[in-house]
Amino acid sequence: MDPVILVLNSGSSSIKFTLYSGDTVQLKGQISGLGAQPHISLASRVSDTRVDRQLSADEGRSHGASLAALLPVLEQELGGRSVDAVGHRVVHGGVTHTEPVRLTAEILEDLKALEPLAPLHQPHNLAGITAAREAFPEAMQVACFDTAFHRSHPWVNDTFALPRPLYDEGVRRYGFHGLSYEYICSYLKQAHPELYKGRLVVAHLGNGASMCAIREGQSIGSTMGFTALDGLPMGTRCGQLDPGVVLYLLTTKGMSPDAVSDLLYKQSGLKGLSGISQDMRTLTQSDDPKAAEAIDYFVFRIRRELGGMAAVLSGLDTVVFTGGIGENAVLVREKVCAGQEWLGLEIDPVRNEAGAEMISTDTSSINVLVIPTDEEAMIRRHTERLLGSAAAGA
Ligand SMILES: Nc1ncnc2c1ncn2[C@@H]1O[C@H](COP(=O)(O)OP(=O)(O)O)[C@@H](O)[C@H]1O
Ligand SMILES: CC(=O)OP(=O)(O)O
Ligand SMILES: [Mg+2]
Repeated sequence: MDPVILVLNSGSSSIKFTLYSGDTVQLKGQISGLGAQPHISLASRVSDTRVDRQLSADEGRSHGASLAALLPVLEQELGGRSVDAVGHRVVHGGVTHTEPVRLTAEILEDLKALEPLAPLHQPHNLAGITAAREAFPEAMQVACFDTAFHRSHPWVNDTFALPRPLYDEGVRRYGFHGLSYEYICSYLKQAHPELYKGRLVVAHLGNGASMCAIREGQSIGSTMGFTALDGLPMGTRCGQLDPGVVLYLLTTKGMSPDAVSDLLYKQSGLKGLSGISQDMRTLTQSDDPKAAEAIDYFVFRIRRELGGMAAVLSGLDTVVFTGGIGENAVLVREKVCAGQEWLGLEIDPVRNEAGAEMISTDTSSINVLVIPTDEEAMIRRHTERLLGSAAAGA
C-alpha cells in the first residue's frame, strides 16, 4: 500500500499543505492570513472535496488551532486510512543538520535554539511540528532543511572574513531555499541531463529570494548567508547590507535590537523601497515611479549576482528562473536578461511572455528556463525514504 504522507510548509502567516498517497497528490491547499483574516482553501485531486472559506477567529488563533480545523476534511478524504508520516519544511538546520531527520524531542530543542537566526520562519516551522505531533501522534515526523543542500558548498562560500572562532561557533553562510534548488536539480537531471551536468545558476525569486550557483547537483555558492536576510532584496527583507548601517542604527540612532530586526526583516526590501507593497504583482501593475525603482533595484541585484556567479563557475551554461516571481513575472525576467548578449545570453520575448519552459533564443549560448519549483514534492520524497528505512530497520 502506498504510504500516506502529509507535507507542511508553515510560514509566518500561512500553512501550505499537500497530502500524498505514494507520489500522487491527493489534496493540496493552504491556510493563509493567520494573525489577520484566516482563510482556508483546498482542493482534492481525487474526490470532489473543496473548501474555500474564512476561518473563525478561534480556528485561526494559532497554527495549531488552524491545523485542527483542517483535520476533519483530511479524515473524510482519507476514508479510514491514517497518515503514515508528516514531512515539514524547516528553514534552519544549523551546522549539524546536513540531511532530513526523523524528529525527536532532542532535535526539536536543537532547532528551537536556531529561532533567532530565522525569526520569520523557524518559530512557525516548529509550531507546525508541534501541531502535527498532536494531530497525528502515530505518524513519523520528519524535518527537511532549507540549509542542508548548501552544507557541502566550498569553505570560501561558507565563511565570513571574521576571526576564526566565530566560524567555529557557527557564524557561517548557511544558504537557504535548498529544497527548491534540490527539486530543480532533480528535475533537470531527469528532463535535461545535459544541462544538469553544466554550469548552472538558479534564481529562486519568491517572497523570499536567493540565487545559487550549482554544478552537478552541488551548491557552489549562494546569496543568502547566516540568516535569510542576506543577498537579494525580498518582499520585506533588505538583502545585502553594509554591516556599518546596522551599527549606525544601533548607536547613532539608538534603535533597539528588536526595532532594527523589525526594520530589516519586515519593513525593507520591495515594501520599504516602494512604500507601496511587498507584492511584485502589485508593483508591476503600478504607475508609481517608486514601484518601478523598487523593481529596478531588485533586478540590479540579480544581475550583479548573475555576473558574479558566472565568474565563480568559470562560465555559464544554464539559468533557471523559479519561485512566484521567477515563474510569473515576465517583466522581471525580461529586465534581468536585457543586454546580456556579452555573456552569450539572449531570451526570446515571445517565449518569455508565454512562460515557455525554454525562453532563450535558439542562438543563445546560455539556456534560460522557467521551471515551477515544488518544495513539497522534495519533502515528500525525503519523508518517504526515511519512512522506508524505518520500516526496513523495524
Ligand atoms: N503574475 C505575477 N506577476 C508578478 N509577480 C507575481 C505573479 N504571481 C506571483 N507573483 C509574486 O510572487 C511572490 C510570491 O512568491 P512565492 O514563491 O509564492 O512566495 P513564498 O516565498 O511566500 O512561497 C509575490 O511577490 C507575488 O507578487
Ligand atoms: C528562506 C526563505 O526566505 O523562505 P521563503 O521564501 O519561504 O520566505
Ligand atoms: Mg518561498
